[in-house]
Amino acid sequence: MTRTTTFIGAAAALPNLPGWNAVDGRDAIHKTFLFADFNAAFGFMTQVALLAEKMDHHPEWSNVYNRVTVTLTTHDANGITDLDMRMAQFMEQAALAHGKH
Ligand SMILES: C[C@H](O)[C@H](O)[C@H]1CNC2=NC(N)=NC(=O)C2=N1
Repeated sequence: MTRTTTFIGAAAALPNLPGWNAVDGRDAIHKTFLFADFNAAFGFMTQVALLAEKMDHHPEWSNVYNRVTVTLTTHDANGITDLDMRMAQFMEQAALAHGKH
């Protein structure tokens, strides 16, 4: 699929994303979100999943009870693009709405 994205790169993106870190060995960003319990964590994931489908842009993530670990990158671009920035910012809002710790 062809789509218009703007390459940003992790180094340029991270100053605008508090709590996110660079990933070793690839142009990607990472964050661990902690919630009160599984319900809150899965509610967060559900909200993000709906956006991911709408954007056709999907996080690499995993969940253990109240913890959701996320890596974002744009596979088609081999690095961080505007799609990852939008996804990360949405995740921040969604995490607040689901009472992240
Ligand atoms: C065919 C499909 O549109 C692509 O594979 C999409 C799906 N979701 C995606 N998600 C992410 N994170 N990066 C991509 O390059 C990507 N590409």
